[in-house]
Amino acid sequence: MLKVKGLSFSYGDFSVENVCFEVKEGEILTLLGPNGSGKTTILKNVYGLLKPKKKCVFIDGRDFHSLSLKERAKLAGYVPQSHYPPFPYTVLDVVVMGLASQLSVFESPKDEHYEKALEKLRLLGMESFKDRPYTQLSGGQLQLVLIARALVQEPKVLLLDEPTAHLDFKNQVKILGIIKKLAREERITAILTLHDPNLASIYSDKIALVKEGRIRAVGESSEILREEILEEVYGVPIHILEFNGFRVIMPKTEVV
Ligand SMILES: Nc1ncnc2c1ncn2[C@@H]1O[C@H](COP(=O)(O)OP(=O)(O)OP(=O)(O)O)[C@@H](O)[C@H]1O
Repeated sequence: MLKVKGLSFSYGDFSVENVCFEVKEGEILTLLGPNGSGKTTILKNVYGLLKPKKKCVFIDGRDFHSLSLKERAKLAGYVPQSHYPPFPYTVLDVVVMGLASQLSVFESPKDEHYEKALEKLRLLGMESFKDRPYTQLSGGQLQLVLIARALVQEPKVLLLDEPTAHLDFKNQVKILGIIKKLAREERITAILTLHDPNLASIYSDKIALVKEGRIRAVGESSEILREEILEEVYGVPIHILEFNGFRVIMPKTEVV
């Protein structure tokens, strides 16, 4: 469904080299790796917020970056790490803004656009917040609204940059559960970045381990989450236990 073939990009000091991976419809792939390893840079290149050195992102065989803005917005939605608008728009208006690429310059959103936005807020359990100023939401609520804003165009692919950042455990589980549900029930393909290997183990179909701008390993979670690979990527000794078919990743520590 989505193929990344040889993605390379450079900021000057830091570069991402020859990133390759493939995600099928309805699958979740997680980019996992240390701080500064290049996860966000890869995600932004996939979406086209940064420009890779050559054509490298294909959705259903089509060169994604050569499509019009409108076509791209229909195919893929991007959820940034955080987003703070300068003006206290209502939650509903923020979600409707996700449809901007489908409206012409002077066109105002119509009832059907608001209805679509409400439907997405409902899906994420956020309908009762529709009239609240967006600036008065908690981190978890904000994340849900950003997901609704990306979903309003009904994209086939959702790219989420650290969707669990700043969230408590309950909200981390809630957000990842919703992403899993969208993948299973709506057949949305999701690529996300995470920091917690345990959450990645529970919620991902595939994992790409990123180190120093390169993919160190990519594949089914069970193949990738191995002690020797994680120790090499994170540089800390690691124990892996099996529990109910999942891998539980723990640091080996002499402190406790
Ligand atoms: N706009 C920029 N200009 C120059 N260098 C940048 C820019 N944005 C990020 N970098 C550098 O690129 C490298 C990779 O950053 P990136 O944000 O992709 O990493 P990450 O794996 O997502 O990190 P984290 O887990 O800490 O969010 C870092 O060394 C960072 O300093």
